[in-house]
Order: sequence, then structure tokens, then C-alpha cells
Amino acid sequence: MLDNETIAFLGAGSMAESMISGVVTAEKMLGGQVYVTNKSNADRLMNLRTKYGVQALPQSELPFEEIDLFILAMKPKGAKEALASIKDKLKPNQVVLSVLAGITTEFMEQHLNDDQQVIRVMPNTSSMIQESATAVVAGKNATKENVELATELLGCMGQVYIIEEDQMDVFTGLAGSGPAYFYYLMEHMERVGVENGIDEETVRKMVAQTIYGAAKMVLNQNEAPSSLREKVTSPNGTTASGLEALSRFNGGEAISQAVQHAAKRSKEISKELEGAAVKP
Ligand SMILES: NC(=O)C1=CN([C@@H]2O[C@H](COP(=O)(O)OP(=O)(O)OC[C@H]3O[C@@H](n4cnc5c(N)ncnc54)[C@H](OP(=O)(O)O)[C@@H]3O)[C@@H](O)[C@H]2O)C=CC1
Ligand SMILES: O=C(O)[C@@H]1CCC=N1
Repeated sequence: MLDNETIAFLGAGSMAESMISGVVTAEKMLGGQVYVTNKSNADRLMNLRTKYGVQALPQSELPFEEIDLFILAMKPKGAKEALASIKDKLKPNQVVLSVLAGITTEFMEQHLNDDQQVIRVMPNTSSMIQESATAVVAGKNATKENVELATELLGCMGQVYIIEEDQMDVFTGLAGSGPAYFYYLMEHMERVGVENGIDEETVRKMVAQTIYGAAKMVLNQNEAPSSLREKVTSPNGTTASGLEALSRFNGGEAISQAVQHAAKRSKEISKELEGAAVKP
């Protein structure tokens, strides 16, 4: 399916690059089928062109007619302007897919032509190495084929989950923002290793391998994290002592609050932009 499609990223930042890397690495599309544009940073476009062999050019030079799927990848506050800039050039069978946190399918539909096919997705930056956990929500006019196309494209970047739109805020808190929590955890683990005499480069690998191994156990062993945790924890051993400290310092609650706050922020972004949309 992808070999006949042409896609265009509107936005050339971290998320767009991660997705471009995923799709180019998967070799499901040629560089010539992937366009990328941004607001004004020409050096950035040149960099993406050199690195990934994609068609990176100013939006005014995009061959609109040839594009099957537009991917919105700017900051949420730029969504309205971006949708307005493409609305009149779009044909009904061109799909608009957004990766923007907090931008609902309804918001996109309101700012595009009647019947425009839209899809909302939430990937994460692990798309770069084809290990994203990505959620997909179809807009009211999206067809089964649109969803299949999005799923195939996003499948180049990792695992894809079709969810309900009211689950998107929490998914954003879990998986869109999720990599940052693990990087934060790793920063703290690394620091203790370094303070105890292990060089930074080595401790980085040790910590990353530990997290990677734990994630792989959950995925491969078909066993709940709580059960796997118990297997690590010897009575009166080192892990019991570490977990006791985690509990004493409210580690579990901190993680849960991180997810809930990110989800709340996603909802707030929707409300802020919907509010802005009704103002004259
Ligand atoms: N980073 C992440 O981990 C994730 C991000 N997202 C979502 O992805 C989106 C982008 O995030 P991120 O990549 O981090 O942001 P960046 O700030 O890295 O990139 C934003 C990009 O958007 C471009 N841009 C701004 N306005 C327009 C416009 N009207 N038309 C075309 N391009 C435009 C900017 O161009 P210029 O530089 O020229 O101004 C820049 O290339 C956000 O909405 C975010 O919610 C979703 C999942 C994960
Ligand atoms: O921080 C953000 O708002 C974006 C969305 C998910 C990850 N990064």
C-alpha cells in the first residue's frame, strides 16, 4: 500500500524527524515519496534532506496535488494556522493526520472542509528506531482504508494501537510523554553509579540494558510486572530494601502523578484551543 503513496510532514522538528527516520529505515517508502516542510528554518530542511534523502522544501513549493497524506507535526498552538493554510488546497480524498498533543479530530474537522478525512495519532520519539508505541483514532469521515494506511505507515515506526478518542489524553501521558520519564529515571540511576565510581559511559549502558531487559521480560514472558518484581525481590535482600525506599519516598505515587498530569495537560491543550477557536 505504501509504495503508491506520497506523504508530507508539515513540521520538521523532533517528532517529524523521528517518524521520517522510522519510515526511511523500514524501507517501505522511497525518499522521493516523503516531503517535509516547516515554518522558516531552511538549515533544518537541508539537514533532513541530507540525512534521510527526503524532499525537504518550503511549504509554498509543496506539490499539493501529489500528496495523499499530510502529517501535522507542529506545536499544538500552531494547529489552527496550519489547518487554515492547507484547507483550500485540499481535495476530499487527501487525508490529514495529526500527531499533535491535545488536538482532537473534531477540532481538525471544524477547521477543514466538510467531509475531510482526518486521523489523530500519538507516537513517541522511539519512532526513530522503530520502537514507538503509537495510538490511532479515526475522525468521523475517515474510512477503513484511511485507517489501514495510517496503521501501515505508523507500523514502520513501531507498534500501533487503535483506541477510542477519550483514551487519547491518558495514552499521551503514558506513551507519548512516557519515554521522558524513563530518561529521567535513567539520569538519576546514572548519577548514583557515577557517584560510586563507575564511569558515565559504562553506567549508561548498564542502566539502559537493565531497563531494556525489564521491558523485554514484560513483553516476552506474558507475566505481569508485579509478578516479575516479586521474582527479583528476595526476603530481606537488596531489592526489598530498595523498594522500601521507593515506597517511603512515594516513588509509585510520583510516577502515577506524572502520567495523570501529562494527561490533564493534554485535555487542557484541547480546551485552550477550542476556547481560542470560538473567539472572533
Ligand atoms: N516530541 C515528542 O516527543 C512528541 C511530540 N508530539 C507532538 O508533535 C508536535 C511537534 O513536536 P516537536 O517535534 O517536539 O516540536 P519542534 O518544536 O521540535 O518542531 C516544530 C516544527 O513545526 C514547524 N512549524 C511550526 N509552524 C508550522 C506551520 N504552520 N507549518 C509547518 N511547520 C510548522 C517548526 O518549523 P520552524 O522550526 O521553521 O519554526 C518546526 O519544524 C507537537 O504538537 C507535539 O505535541 C507528539 C508525540 C511525541
Ligand atoms: O511534551 C509534549 O507536549 C509532547 C507530546 C507528547 C510528547 N511530547
